[in-house]
Amino acid sequence: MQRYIPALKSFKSEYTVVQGGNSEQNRKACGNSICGSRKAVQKGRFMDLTSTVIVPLLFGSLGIFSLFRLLQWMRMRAYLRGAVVVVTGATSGLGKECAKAFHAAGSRLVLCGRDGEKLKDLAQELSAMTDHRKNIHKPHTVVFDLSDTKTILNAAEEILKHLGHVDILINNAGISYRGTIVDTSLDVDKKVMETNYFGPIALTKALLPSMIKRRQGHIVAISSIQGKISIPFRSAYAASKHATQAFFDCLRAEVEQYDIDVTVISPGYIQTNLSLNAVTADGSRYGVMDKNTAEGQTAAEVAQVVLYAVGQKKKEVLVAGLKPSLAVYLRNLFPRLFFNLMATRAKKERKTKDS
Ligand SMILES: NC(=O)C1=CN([C@@H]2O[C@H](COP(=O)(O)OP(=O)(O)OC[C@H]3O[C@@H](n4cnc5c(N)ncnc54)[C@H](OP(=O)(O)O)[C@@H]3O)[C@@H](O)[C@H]2O)C=CC1
Ligand SMILES: CCCCCCCCCCCCCCCC(=O)OCC(=O)COP(=O)(O)O
Repeated sequence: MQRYIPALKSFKSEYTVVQGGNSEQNRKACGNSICGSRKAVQKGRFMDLTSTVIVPLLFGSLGIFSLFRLLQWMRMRAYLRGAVVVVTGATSGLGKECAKAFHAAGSRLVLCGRDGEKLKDLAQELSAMTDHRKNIHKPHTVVFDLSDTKTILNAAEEILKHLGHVDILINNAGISYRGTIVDTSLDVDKKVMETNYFGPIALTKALLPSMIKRRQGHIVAISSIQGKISIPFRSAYAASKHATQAFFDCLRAEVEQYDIDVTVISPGYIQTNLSLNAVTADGSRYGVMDKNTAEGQTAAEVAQVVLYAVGQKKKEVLVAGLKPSLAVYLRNLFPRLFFNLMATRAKKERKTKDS
């Protein structure tokens, strides 16, 4: 006698046909064959589901996603190509890399800084790199000091006179600080606030009316993770970055009605001269390349994030490793724990310094 399982007609090759039938061996074989055939049914159904639903769905979604990304990329290219982009602090570090990234994207650059020679060298370097089909615009250079309001206003006037308008302002320039609050003179606090906060907001205010008039513009603030959390021995710097975050958050809300975008970027450590150039409690230059800085992200990597964030008109972006990013959440969700950690950190750092 031949046992036959109709449901498995199409999977004949995968099940056992059992001849005869009552011996223990046959029962076992029969049991195995039924079990095997159930598995085969399930497998068959799964294969059917895979070929009729899952694979087309997967390829369809992949196609839609790729198309979406392509459209995003094309929109971003169109937005950046030919746009007048002002970059402060273009002589070094992140600003210099941003200048390279936006130049490569075809933007018309205005390079700002305190050192005219360095700016001219960069403008020349970028022009020499120019693939004329991509970017025919020679960068313009403007020299001013962010801690001197008068030079900022003159610079804004010069930029508008020379280029007519500004599409994207990248407030990047800044200095950091190292010191204990008790030893730091108020002049140092003021210097850091002037450079990192009052300077950038003065430039922003000087360029804003022309953006509002055109109902077009984009303002970017390079803040820091320290605009969201405060760590010991960085009081002036962290305060200036918290103020930056607050100001540009307010600005974003106020200028949305004029179609002006505001992007705040908060990086973690970047391999630049920031720690070398930091001011200390008595106003002198710190002059040390910190381990965290040396081991940070490269400025070129962060510049690509800035380019993408601007191109995608992101409102805010955190560019940091796991620990600093977690620290931001910790500060907001478990402040007590965060404050304890910072107090321990302060004691430890003091001990290392004293020993
Ligand atoms: N490096 C890091 O770990 C991080 C940096 N950031 C932020 O990135 C931004 C860029 O710093 P970064 O590239 O790292 O540091 P750098 O020291 O390499 O560059 C700072 C830039 O700011 C300019 N600058 C400083 N003071 C003034 C001033 N008074 N007037 C005009 N320009 C000035 C400098 O110009 P000059 O050549 O004339 O000195 C330089 O171009 C800063 O806002 C910083 O806070 C944020 C998070 C982490
Ligand atoms: C559940 C686990 C949580 C783990 C969180 C531990 C918290 C540890 C504290 C980490 C502190 C990170 C500080 C990051 C600071 C930073 O990235 O600053 C960027 C800068 O602006 C650098 O400027 P600086 O002058 O300070 O070099």
